[in-house]
Amino acid sequence: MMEKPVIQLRHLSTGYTGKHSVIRVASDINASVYNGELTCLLGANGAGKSTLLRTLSASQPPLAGEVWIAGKRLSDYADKELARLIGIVLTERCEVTNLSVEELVGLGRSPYTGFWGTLGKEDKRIVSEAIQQVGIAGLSDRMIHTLSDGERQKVMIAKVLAQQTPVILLDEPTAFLDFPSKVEMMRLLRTLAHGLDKTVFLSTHDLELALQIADKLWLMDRQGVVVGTPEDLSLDGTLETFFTREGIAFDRRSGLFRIAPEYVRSIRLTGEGYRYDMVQKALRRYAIYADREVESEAYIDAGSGETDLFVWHPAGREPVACGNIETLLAFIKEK
Ligand SMILES: Nc1ncnc2c1ncn2[C@@H]1O[C@H](COP(=O)(O)OP(=O)(O)OP(=O)(O)O)[C@@H](O)[C@H]1O
Repeated sequence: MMEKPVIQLRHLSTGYTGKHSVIRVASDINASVYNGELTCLLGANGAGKSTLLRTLSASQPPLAGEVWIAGKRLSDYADKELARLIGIVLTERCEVTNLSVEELVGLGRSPYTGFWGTLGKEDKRIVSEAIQQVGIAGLSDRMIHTLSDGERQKVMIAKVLAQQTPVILLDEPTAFLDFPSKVEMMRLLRTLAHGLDKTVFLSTHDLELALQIADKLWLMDRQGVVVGTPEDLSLDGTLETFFTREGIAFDRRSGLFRIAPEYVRSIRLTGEGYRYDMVQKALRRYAIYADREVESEAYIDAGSGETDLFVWHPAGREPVACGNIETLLAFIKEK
């Protein structure tokens, strides 16, 4: 069954109106975002991701066209209604000082309590749950201005969770996070979409993560937007053309990108499993193609589970046993 789109962009053009000119960033976008899905917006620096997110959250007006949310024009919503419909985390550094983490996340409840409203018992429970969910329970009493960038980012996301809106828009929510936190955050956002049927739309430069976790990708450039599942966009070649540059190669088997090697040498590699793969990976970094299919007199034995030695067999000389890949590399590069 096809879901109904929650957000619809109809002939949407985004950009900025200056005193004497109009700067058009994106033109005539027609696309939809669905509930129950995590949608990731990808595109180069300056492609217009933040501009689009600000337009979708009514923080800036479209240059032309319309945004429809939950069956109604965005421009027809009253501010109060919007605050219960859309939660947004933008990248602008928040300037609040003199607020604790708990108080700032508590502001997420303001659509329900009034801005200076006191939090009831249920509000407090929701706030503390949001703080738990982003993994910063230990920071509840800390003042915002004493936090690291990543910690502050988590607080802003907790605030939007506490707002409990059906639509959540986030501009680069993973930007300042360490790798495990990036993965955690993406998984949390996906859980909100899949488990609570929310509409989650975020921009990111974490391509590898987005390719693995997003239900839908939006690929944005000056030509417009292409939308699809990561796998469909792999199969039809869109991903490959969108991201492949000199030095970046698309691996069709995994549907992921890697640094493209330019091999200058090849060596036969024997052995098995994880050890074989790791030797192959290390040599790729030195532009050496190593594989069991290569026909060369010199060869490397990566061993198997039973041995913990890597043996380098140079052509016409005695073999050298190495305890780790670092030592092995030293011998091979020596040649
Ligand atoms: N206030 C503004 N007035 C005029 N032009 C702007 C304004 N803000 C951004 N732009 C321009 O609009 C274009 C899109 O910017 P935007 O911030 O949306 O890109 P982005 O895809 O989010 O980039 P990044 O990945 O670097 O964050 C850029 O060329 C930028 O210079």
